[in-house]
Amino acid sequence: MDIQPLQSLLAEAKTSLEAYQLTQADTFRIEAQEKAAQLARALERPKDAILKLSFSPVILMAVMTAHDMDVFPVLAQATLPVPLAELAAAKPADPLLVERIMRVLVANGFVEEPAPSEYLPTELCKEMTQRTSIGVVGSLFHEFLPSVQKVPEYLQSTNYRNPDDPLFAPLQYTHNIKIDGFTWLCQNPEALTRFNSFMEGQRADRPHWGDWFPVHEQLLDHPDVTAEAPLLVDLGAGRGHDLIGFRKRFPDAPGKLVLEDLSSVIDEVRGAQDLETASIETVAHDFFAEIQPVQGARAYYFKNVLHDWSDEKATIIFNHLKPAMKRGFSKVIMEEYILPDQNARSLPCMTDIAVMVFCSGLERTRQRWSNLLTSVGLRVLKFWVCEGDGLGIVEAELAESS
Ligand SMILES: C[S@@+](CC[C@H](N)C(=O)[O-])C[C@H]1O[C@@H](n2cnc3c(N)ncnc32)[C@H](O)[C@@H]1O
Repeated sequence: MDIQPLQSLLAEAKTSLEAYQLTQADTFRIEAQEKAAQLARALERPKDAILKLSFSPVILMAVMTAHDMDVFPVLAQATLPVPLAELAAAKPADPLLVERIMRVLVANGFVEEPAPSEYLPTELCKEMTQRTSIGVVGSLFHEFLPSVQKVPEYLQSTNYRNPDDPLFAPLQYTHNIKIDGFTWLCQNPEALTRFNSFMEGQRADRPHWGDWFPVHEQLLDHPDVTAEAPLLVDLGAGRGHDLIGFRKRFPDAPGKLVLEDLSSVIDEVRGAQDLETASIETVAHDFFAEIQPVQGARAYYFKNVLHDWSDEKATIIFNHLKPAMKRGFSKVIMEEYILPDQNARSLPCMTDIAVMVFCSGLERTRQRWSNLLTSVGLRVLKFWVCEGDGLGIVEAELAESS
């Protein structure tokens, strides 16, 4: 193994780390992490890398099982090492089985083992006691993984056509169903709860758009923004976490905040979230079936929604939205990944495949966003990019001639 390139990667990681220490800018933390990952990859023998990759579903299974056996809440409290017998008693479960699962967790940084069969929590272990992270693991494991496994077979059956039909994505192929993924979730209350927690949690530690998008300049500072008028309508809002975050950051912003989603999601949200305190109204709205009921809002906000749908389906969503928009005033704000033309990072790429599996959706580059919006009579005002590795914002309005 040639050590010199490894030394260079190490030096680059160190430089990024020092820059992060100085500036606290997330970009440098990510850079340091990527260099460290490249270094770890370069140190690994290719055969071992392939072997570990092929075994990696086992890690997710072990985390899921440990959650089911209540290992994480018991351990997360501990300040002294917890013996195996105590962990096994939580369920109770067979101590030998728990020991085997714990080995996988220790080897993957979820737990420390300071003495044989005694365990201490790490940050990952504590994270696995959070409702939202439990939702991420649970939803991906139960609702996505079975269909991910079927993708090669599904694609073979379609002669490798890019999936664009939400009624025939790998999910439908796997479960032999004829309904779209969201309707399927609505018929499975446990899956819906897991999915909504997944949505709430998947980017919970990333900046809220209100922290980096110039909300005052782009939205609030306009004479037609008034207390009586709708300010922000969140379409496909899920649990409403983005609206609640908006209200926290702009408590005096005039105008109504409206949460829209399918009616069964609205019912689930009412049980899970305190929307009244944040003065958020709820409206059941199916954006494929009806014209947007809230007229003339300053902004119609979509987060992680349009990536669920092909251009053909997104066109229907926009055609149902446009009649409600006030020309020269209403904006469409889409918080989504804006894929770079080259060297996209791992998380956006995996999300791209996850939406393909679930609903034949796709993440889009700037060019694809522009093509889509132009084709439906909208005009891109600006692509906004957040510092770090999170979502961007596509800001658009009605085009002159539409
Ligand atoms: C990927 S989730 C995004 C949720 C939320 N915006 C977020 O980022 O956390 C997509 C949302 O679109 C909603 N949705 C799906 N089909 C819909 C439809 N036909 N009309 C309205 N909402 C729909 C789903 O119920 C779900 O809450």
